[in-house]
Amino acid sequence: MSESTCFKCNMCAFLVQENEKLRDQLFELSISSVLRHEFTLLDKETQTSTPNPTVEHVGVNTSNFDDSGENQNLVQKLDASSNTSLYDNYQENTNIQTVISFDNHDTIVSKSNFVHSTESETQTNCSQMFNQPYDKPYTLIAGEPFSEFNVNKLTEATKFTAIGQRLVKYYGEFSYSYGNNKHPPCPIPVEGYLAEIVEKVRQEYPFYQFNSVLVTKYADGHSHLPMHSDDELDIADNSHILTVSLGASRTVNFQRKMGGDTVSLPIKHGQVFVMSAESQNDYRHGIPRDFGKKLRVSLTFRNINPPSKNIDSITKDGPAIDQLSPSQASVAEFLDSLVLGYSYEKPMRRAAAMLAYFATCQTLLILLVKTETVREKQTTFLQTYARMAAANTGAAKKESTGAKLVELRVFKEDKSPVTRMDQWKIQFNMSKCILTATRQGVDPATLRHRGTMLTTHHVVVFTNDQSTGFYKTEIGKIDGLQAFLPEEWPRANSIYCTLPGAAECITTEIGAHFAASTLGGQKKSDPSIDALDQGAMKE
Ligand SMILES: O=C(O)CCC(=O)C(=O)O
Ligand SMILES: [Fe+2]
Repeated sequence: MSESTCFKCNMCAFLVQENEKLRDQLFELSISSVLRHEFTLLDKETQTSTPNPTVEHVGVNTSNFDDSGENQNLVQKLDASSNTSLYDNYQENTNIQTVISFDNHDTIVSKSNFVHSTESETQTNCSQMFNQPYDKPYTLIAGEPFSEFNVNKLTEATKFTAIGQRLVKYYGEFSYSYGNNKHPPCPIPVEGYLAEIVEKVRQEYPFYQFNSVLVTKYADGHSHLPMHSDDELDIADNSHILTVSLGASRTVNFQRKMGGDTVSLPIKHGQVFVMSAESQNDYRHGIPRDFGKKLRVSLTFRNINPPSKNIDSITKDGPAIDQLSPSQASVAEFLDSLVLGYSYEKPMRRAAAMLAYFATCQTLLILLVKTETVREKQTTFLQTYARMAAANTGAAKKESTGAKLVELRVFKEDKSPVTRMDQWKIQFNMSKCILTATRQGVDPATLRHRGTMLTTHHVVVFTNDQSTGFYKTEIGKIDGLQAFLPEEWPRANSIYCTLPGAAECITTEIGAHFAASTLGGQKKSDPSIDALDQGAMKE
């Protein structure tokens, strides 16, 4: 077997781009059927093509690539006669790549964008390929790569629904909601005109991950789209939103949420622009009215999260807390998957979600995010919490029900930047307030924050190996609470701090929420969350 070659090599690039369908199929294919497949290899340097190169073997590489693209260890050669699927024997999330060896040349046909991969890898790849820095509102792709498509032909074949001043049709593996609109899942067509466009997106941008396309019809210049951000929790973190524009040229306006000039992008027939999901935290975009304009259609491709991915794997009774372990990766991972969506990049959502958890779960879930994956948005956070505090005070005045308000202290009232640690302090402080109040005999049902009930009785803390003693100290300040850090707890990695004696109660409670799928389930439908977000949008 020859040395494994870099995925960037010409042959690999060719295989990835031109044999796209095959690449996808490789997941499903058994090893023997891979070997039966016909390949053509093209060496782009010499422009020589080799039809039906001998496939020497199919292998799976479980190693990581280093920066130079060289993989460090050897490919595991698989039994060519095997009828099992290539990845049957590998755990999900293992970094694996399919390797096919042709005539002394190992070609890696699957790379991070279509194999289970780390998020950051995909993010880097995609951003690099689109040349989309995180702090820029958009990237316009060169040329008019989709000019061959006809806007009339597409609209004729599409059944739209009116939303505001425009018409939309959503196709996607999972549902996608924004504002008051919920689009149920609808398979992306595999035949017909739209399918041709989708296929071209796959071919042009093989590294790009998407599982939905929203077709928006702007019948004329009256039809417009108000300024907004595609910052829904449904959209996968670190993903990209790719827009293909067909028909009349229009202007896309981008504006920084924190203020600043509007940047206008004139977008023409056949052109493509890309926005990172991350940029949605900083920017809004919209299509203003443009009288006299004729029909335009945009196709926005997104990577939409599956709904509560692991819900089925959670036992209905709820696992006993002391049965959780990292290797089981069940409950802890499930909670992670819920809460990671409210990373520091989505401060409003996160703040709102915290409140939603108080309200709906009666369980405060504190997720200690990996510090290297979050970026601080100090100013936004400051505003978020200031707004929450203001709302809190306002609610206290207006509240006519006689409900007693527990003060939610906001740190940094001197307007100095809020640090990540401060965020946790705020959270711990909130839980402390609630616990203290309930212990003093305050009826939990009367604890409110802006109309949201704060009936928290339990604290569950999930940590990861980035966690420090800080959390323990802070938890320790909450009377009657115990905390364990990874090194002190035989189960490492997944740590729970509970009110003494309350573990059972927590387990039951979490279990009930799992069973009813209500854990975090209210995060989008709670009007108070939308109100919080609206408040953020107006500034
Ligand atoms: O029509 C466009 O170019 C933009 C569409 C858009 O922003 C959206 O669907 O969220
Ligand atoms: Fe948008």
